[in-house]
Amino acid sequence: MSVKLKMTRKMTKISDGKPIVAVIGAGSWGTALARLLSEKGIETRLWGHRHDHLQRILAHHENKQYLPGFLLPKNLRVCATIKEAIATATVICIVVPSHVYRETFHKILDQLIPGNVRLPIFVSATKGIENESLQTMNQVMQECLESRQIRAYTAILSGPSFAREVAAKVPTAITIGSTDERVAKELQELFSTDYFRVYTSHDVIGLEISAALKNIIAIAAGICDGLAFGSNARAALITRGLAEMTRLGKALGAEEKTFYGLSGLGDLVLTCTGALSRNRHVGLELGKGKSIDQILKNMSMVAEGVKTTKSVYRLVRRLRIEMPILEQVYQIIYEGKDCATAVKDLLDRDLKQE
Ligand SMILES: NC(=O)C1=CN([C@@H]2O[C@H](COP(=O)(O)OP(=O)(O)OC[C@H]3O[C@@H](n4cnc5c(N)ncnc54)[C@H](O)[C@@H]3O)[C@@H](O)[C@H]2O)C=CC1
Ligand SMILES: O=C(CO)COP(=O)(O)O
Repeated sequence: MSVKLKMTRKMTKISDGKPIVAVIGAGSWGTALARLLSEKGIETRLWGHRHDHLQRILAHHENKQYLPGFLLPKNLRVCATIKEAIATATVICIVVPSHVYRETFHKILDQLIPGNVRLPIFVSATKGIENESLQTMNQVMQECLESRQIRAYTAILSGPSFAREVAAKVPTAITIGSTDERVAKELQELFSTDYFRVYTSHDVIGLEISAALKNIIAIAAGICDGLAFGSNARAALITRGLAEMTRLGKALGAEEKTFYGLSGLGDLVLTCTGALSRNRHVGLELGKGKSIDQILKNMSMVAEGVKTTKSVYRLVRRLRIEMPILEQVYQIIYEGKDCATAVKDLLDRDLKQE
């Protein structure tokens, strides 16, 4: 049951008191972020949707399914309910796959206490575009908040950051985006460590569109590698992929420079070349001739680019934007097109100016 709340946002300053963070989503990224925060000494709770999975995390002090090999600090509280996780939280970081984001966010809002003096800041670390609404996660949050007449700050975290590498504490740079500069700065402080460098940005839509679209180009790059095309093809895909990402981003109100930043070029290079990318893995297997159903059946982790391809295909039709790589990835995944034919069709297009 949803509670109708009429709350005006009090000017929360998370640095006023001790921050308390609820991480909603116990996959690889949620677990890595919760581990980073709790190791920093910040009171952190981690919620996941499967009880048996949480029980195993508690028993082993490790998320063996999604982040194996990294012990979790004793001060990280693993919570069985969203209610327990978000109680008194000053920041709620949502890290569930995009197709369950809206329902999860509603569950969080259901648990907010009416008249709460302090509303938490909601941070999305999810990369994707919803199939039904074609909205980004920040847009989903805004719509859900508005439907309940709640005014709260939202932010998004995006950039080249494989969970395993963050857990291994190798140098990583990432961006926190919020239209409110003060919120961005407070979250920058909250997440930064000596190996995790956080930049700020006000271009929330640019960060979200680049983060979602790089997953599609990573699938394309994987296909190229699966077809054993080599370095020339990969470099061309990354460059022309960035051009497509920027074209759609600008049409949706994003700033061009965001696409040359960490969330754009940075994450694009990471996922198009990194062996840890699940989206690239999907492409690799497609390129080797496996069907999308076979590939997804063998994966327990999420490859957001698969669903986002469908959303972007519909967006592009609606906005009449040219995105040839996206079109081919869509046809391969959703229409069963052969990868080699898709590459041929890409190369056979009219010649044009760069
Ligand atoms: N893994 C990574 O390196 C990074 C992931 N991301 C993004 O973070 C988001 C989450 O991905 P990962 O943590 O990698 O996931 P994952 O693939 O490691 O695990 C999937 C997670 O989704 C949860 N889940 C599935 N159905 C659910 C439901 N109905 N309700 C609630 N939770 C549900 C699973 O329990 C599990 O925690 C994605 O949008 C991804 O693109 C962003 C940056 C880095
Ligand atoms: O977004 C990511 C790293 O920044 C993770 O990419 P994959 O989802 O392709 O593994």
